[in-house]
Amino acid sequence: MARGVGAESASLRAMFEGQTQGMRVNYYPPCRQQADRVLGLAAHTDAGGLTLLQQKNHDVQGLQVKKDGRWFAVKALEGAFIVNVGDVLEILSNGKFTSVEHRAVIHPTKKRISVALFHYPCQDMVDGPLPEFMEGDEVRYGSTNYQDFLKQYFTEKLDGRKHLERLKLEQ
Ligand SMILES: O=C(O)CCC(=O)C(=O)O
Ligand SMILES: [Fe+2]
Repeated sequence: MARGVGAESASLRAMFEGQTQGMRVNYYPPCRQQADRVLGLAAHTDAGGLTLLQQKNHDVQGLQVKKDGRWFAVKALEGAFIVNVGDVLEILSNGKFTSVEHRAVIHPTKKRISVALFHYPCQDMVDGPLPEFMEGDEVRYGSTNYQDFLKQYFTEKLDGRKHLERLKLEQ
């Protein structure tokens, strides 16, 4: 990914190599009466590096991503992974990669199960743009201690990209 945007990959790789992965299994029961009035998972971004997402019941639509202010349904292919960029990757890359805002909706009659695998960076990192991604560009994000960033992420209500936008510097 780094090479794809013309950056050296070593520093980015060093942030994630040999680090922890976390798995979350989401179970969304059907909602017979009010499926269009509830959410399975509120709009959010994932905190870490890449997320690999696999959906078990691939015939049930659930995941949506936000683009240009509109929600788009993501079609899950059987056996395929959906790969999402998380907050840490957006910040380290100085915004070259975008942490995707997403949510999950509920089906009126069918249950849905998804499995998300999160790649976390080293725990003592400073979450700020890497020099490799800033050449010829201004610094777009402030740097925070990753532990402080996580604490804030997990204590606040899920609210789209709000916590990430707050870290952006005035341009
Ligand atoms: O169920 C889904 O498709 C989305 C799951 C998700 O976004 C998450 O676990 O962070
Ligand atoms: Fe997510």
